[in-house]
Amino acid sequence: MAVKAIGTWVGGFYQTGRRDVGSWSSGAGAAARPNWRLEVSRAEGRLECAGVCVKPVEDVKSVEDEDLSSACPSSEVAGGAGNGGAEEQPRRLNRDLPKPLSLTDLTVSSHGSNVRVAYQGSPGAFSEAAALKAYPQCVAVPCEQFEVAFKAVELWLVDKAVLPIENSVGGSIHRNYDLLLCHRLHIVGEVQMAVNHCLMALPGVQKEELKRILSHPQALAQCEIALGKLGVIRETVDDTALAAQLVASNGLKDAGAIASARAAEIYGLKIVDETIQDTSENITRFLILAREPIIPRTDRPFKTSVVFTLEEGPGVLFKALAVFAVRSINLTKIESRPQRKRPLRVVDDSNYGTAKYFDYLFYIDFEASMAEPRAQNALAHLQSCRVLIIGYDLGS
Ligand SMILES: O=C(O)C(=O)C[C@]1(C(=O)O)C=C[C@@H](O)C=C1
Repeated sequence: MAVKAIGTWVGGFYQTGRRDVGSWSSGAGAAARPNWRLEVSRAEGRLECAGVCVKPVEDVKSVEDEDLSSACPSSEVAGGAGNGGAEEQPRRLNRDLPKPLSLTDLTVSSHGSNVRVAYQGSPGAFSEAAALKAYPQCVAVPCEQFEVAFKAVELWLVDKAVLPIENSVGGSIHRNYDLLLCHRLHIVGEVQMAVNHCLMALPGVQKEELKRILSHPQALAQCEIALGKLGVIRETVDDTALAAQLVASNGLKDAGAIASARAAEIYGLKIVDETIQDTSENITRFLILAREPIIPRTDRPFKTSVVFTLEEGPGVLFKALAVFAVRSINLTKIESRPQRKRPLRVVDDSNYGTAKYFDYLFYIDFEASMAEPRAQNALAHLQSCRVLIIGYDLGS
């Protein structure tokens, strides 16, 4: 096969096998939400990641407030019971001592209690709902940008990240495709979620009074028809919940926000229209990312993700995809992105001299586990087409 490939990256992840679609609910995990978010700052071109705590200072008890005498009874300081003929007092040695860890403390339950999950956006964002759908008892940790969520996992600040990768109306979230290659995280699962957009405004403001609408670019793209009818100015912000927060905290009477019903509740806005997305079935697929890969199995449905490049030439992509087709492996997604490090390829063209072509990375999701010989053979076949494997993720 006249195929020359430059790189392949493989990720395997468990698939539920059913159409796993849910919508926002303020589940048990909502109570565990922290009142802080991860922020990123760019200092001298470096990306810094830090947990910023905004817990009220009144919660911090000063040492002077403590009753030190009760914390350290004089009888114990002076030698304890039986000292100096005083009447024996029951000793309270266990008081205030740290409780030893038990096996239960070490167990992270299957529904995700104790798990800290990063998502991009503010509390009330759809991504927070996706994190809670993936791990209902988790502590969902808001991050300002996708990069911060990636870094937070890498730096052990959180255990997992749940990030959007594509939407049934708006298409792929290219940034996350690119970031997957810049970070050493593994795809360990996915969650799909129905996204119902609400139009909200300050209480007392009517829909007709709105001159501009704030939201995440994906949300604006998913509500194109409704926005066209309203004839408003669109303003993009980092996430849908932030849009609601900005309208509320700045008292913007001429502005509305597109966000979740949960965001309206959190930020005290009134919903002026519901389900305003272009199609009622508006589904976003989120990837679950972790530091460790999952171990591929054959007893339940698995998906595997690969990324590779191909040499210029007729039919090269056709031949690469044939390695899956001949083994009846179903492809669920194909995405191409320009190669950032090598965006152009120069080739000889006898008629017109030197020609320049854009150079692409191809991302493919297929329905098979790397524990299955047909998947191993398909990738071996892809390599024989001079596709080079640069990463290999065999899930947990
Ligand atoms: O802004 C939010 O609420 C998000 O969670 C982000 C996001 C996205 O990036 O696609 C998630 C789901 C919806 O598709 C719209 C926006």
